[in-house]
Amino acid sequence: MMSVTSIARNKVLPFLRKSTKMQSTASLSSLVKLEEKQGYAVVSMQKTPVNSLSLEMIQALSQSLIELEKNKCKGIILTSACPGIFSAGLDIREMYQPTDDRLNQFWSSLQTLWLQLYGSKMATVALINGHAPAGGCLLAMCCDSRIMLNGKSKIGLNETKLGIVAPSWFKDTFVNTIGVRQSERALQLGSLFSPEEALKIGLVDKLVPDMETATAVAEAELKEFLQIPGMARYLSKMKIREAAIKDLSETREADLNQFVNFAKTDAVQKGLGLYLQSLAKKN
Ligand SMILES: CC/C=C\C/C=C\CCC/C=C/CC(=O)SCCNC(=O)CCNC(=O)[C@H](O)C(C)(C)COP(=O)(O)OP(=O)(O)OC[C@H]1O[C@@H](n2cnc3c(N)ncnc32)[C@H](O)[C@@H]1OP(=O)(O)O
Repeated sequence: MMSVTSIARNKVLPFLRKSTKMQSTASLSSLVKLEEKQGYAVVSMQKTPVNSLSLEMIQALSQSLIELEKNKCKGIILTSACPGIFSAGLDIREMYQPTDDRLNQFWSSLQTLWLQLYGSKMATVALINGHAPAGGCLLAMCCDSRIMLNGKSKIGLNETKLGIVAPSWFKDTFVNTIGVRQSERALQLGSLFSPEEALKIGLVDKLVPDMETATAVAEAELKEFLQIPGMARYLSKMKIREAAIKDLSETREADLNQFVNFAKTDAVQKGLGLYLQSLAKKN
């Protein structure tokens, strides 16, 4: 098996682990690109046009983290290869008129990805090079540090604008990042923040003016984290995150049932249908 450190610089890593529920190697590797750098990896989401988090995309990200951790990778920069978009969040089509089996797999895979990334032993930096609504914001918040490209992009948990509710573990991640009061307000309003606003409330840590600077700043940020003794850094991170992680780990089944039942209600289905129409009308 190839290791992250043994492959040629910038070469795309294949996905090697097999699982009955997982998608094929070829389809997964087309969604996420892994590039080896010196002592860390760049994980680029490349599901055009907007990196929506479909079941396959979520599994591809999960698989990437499994491979990287197995290969003793110490840190990652999570970013996007789609111009202007970090991730549009959960693929709304997964929740609209779904089959029960697919909806179950979808949510369960998302729970797994969150547990992996939020609790990762690796140092993780999100390079948010575009819009990051809802699930896109969640992915970024799972990282240890967030660098955002300044400009017109927006970031936040906008679920209520779609008539849906961010689950408890989204809320916990938000509260751990920006605090209770800001979260309470922003969750209700479904606020999407400009990069300047996001910096002000601590949703992102640094702004960069262009991609060239962004890459350099993200690398420097990751190196700062990696200079700290790994176990001390990881256990300190867990002091903040372990309660939320324990909570979801112990209530996965109930959370899944709650999601499935909620998603299938007429009101939610109607709202999602209208939202999809409004996205399609734009074009
Ligand atoms: C009690 C509670 C218990 C349980 C909870 C239960 C359930 C709730 C939990 C659900 C949690 C959800 C979290 C989410 O992530 S929901 C998704 C939220 N995402 C959004 O609102 C983003 C929507 N998209 C946009 O705003 C724009 O697309 C964006 C700004 C990202 C990019 O704009 P741009 O102009 O560049 O592109 P568009 O032309 O809009 O889009 C291009 C095509 O992509 C399609 N698209 C966009 N976003 C999504 C998406 N999230 N899912 C699926 N498809 C998406 C869009 O329709 C266009 O398609 P085509 O028209 O080209 O076919």
